[in-house]
Amino acid sequence: MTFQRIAIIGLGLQGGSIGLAVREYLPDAQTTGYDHLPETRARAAERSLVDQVCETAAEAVREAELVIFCVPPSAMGEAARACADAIPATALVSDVGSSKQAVAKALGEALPHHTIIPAHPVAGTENSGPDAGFASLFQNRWCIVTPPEPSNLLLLTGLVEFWEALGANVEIMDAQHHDLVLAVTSHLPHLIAYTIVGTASDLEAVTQSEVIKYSAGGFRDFTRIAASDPTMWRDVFLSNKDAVLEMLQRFTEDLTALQKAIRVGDGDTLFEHFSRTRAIRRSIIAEGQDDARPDFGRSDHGKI
Ligand SMILES: NC(=O)c1ccc[n+]([C@@H]2O[C@H](COP(=O)([O-])OP(=O)(O)OC[C@H]3O[C@@H](n4cnc5c(N)ncnc54)[C@H](O)[C@@H]3O)[C@@H](O)[C@H]2O)c1
Ligand SMILES: O=C(O)C(=O)C[C@]1(C(=O)O)C=C[C@@H](O)C=C1
Repeated sequence: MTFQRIAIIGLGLQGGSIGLAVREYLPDAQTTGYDHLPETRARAAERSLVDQVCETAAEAVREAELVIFCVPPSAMGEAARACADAIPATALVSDVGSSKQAVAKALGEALPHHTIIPAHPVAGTENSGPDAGFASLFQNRWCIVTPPEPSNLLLLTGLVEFWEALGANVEIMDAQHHDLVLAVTSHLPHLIAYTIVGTASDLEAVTQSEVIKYSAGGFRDFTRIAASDPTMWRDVFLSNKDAVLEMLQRFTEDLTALQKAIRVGDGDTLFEHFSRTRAIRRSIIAEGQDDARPDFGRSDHGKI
């Protein structure tokens, strides 16, 4: 099935990008949108992120066939409760949250009588808010859909086709597995970036101005990631706590092994490790999975 009326709750980077992408790639569909911040609603209207910016969430969802919650993980339950009575019984409810088990639970509790199929576009930038969105964000990026068992096949197919129309490659995955995989590929890298940028600026022997001045190299890539939205990332770590702590434990053990290799002058271990990681990077590029994002909406090309 093709969704013709799509409601987007939360008009920041994700919600705005979905609205713009629908206009570009699904021009026959109608979009409505709501954000709890009046200034964001005003900016969303100026940028025409959706066809109609509504004054209440209930108004936005009233005629929707697909409702997508694009708010921070901790706000999912509250945002869903605010419009629960207005969402048509036949509508499919989805979201774009970066962690899946906790968000699915929150949405399920808020909307016990609706069909919910969570999703996570693995596509983003360090920018947030109504000015951050752009239509090509999802082009050639993964979107992981985590349907509960059992799921309505017609609605699941509709959601997969929706994300494919926006340019994403869709993968179906169990929510628990999603949270484990993303803990290591997305959440841990952000924690490392937040840590290293904080550590560098805390060092008494290195001044703040030196950190800025000499951040043209590898450190600059970390500063891009460490500029990501504090609310969202606080929520990601708290909502995917178990998987992140497990991956952090593994990371700490591996870091300690490299620390020891440096201390004892074990060059072979260092060389082997760096060769292995270089091959991983090169295989990502060879598979065409590198970044398809345009300059627009980004402060630089740094990636880790
Ligand atoms: N930023 C990324 O790289 C990225 C990538 C994939 C998925 N996500 C997920 O997408 C979701 C949104 O992230 P984003 O980057 O678009 O954040 P954002 O800050 O750009 O946008 C979130 C918007 O939600 C609004 N909002 C908050 N609470 C609300 C409520 N109760 N009702 C209505 N609106 C509310 C905020 O005002 C804001 O405009 C998060 O769950 C995040 O985990 C983010
Ligand atoms: O490239 C970035 O700026 C991102 O952080 C995007 C990124 C990621 O880690 O890959 C961040 C969070 C998501 O939920 C999905 C994508």
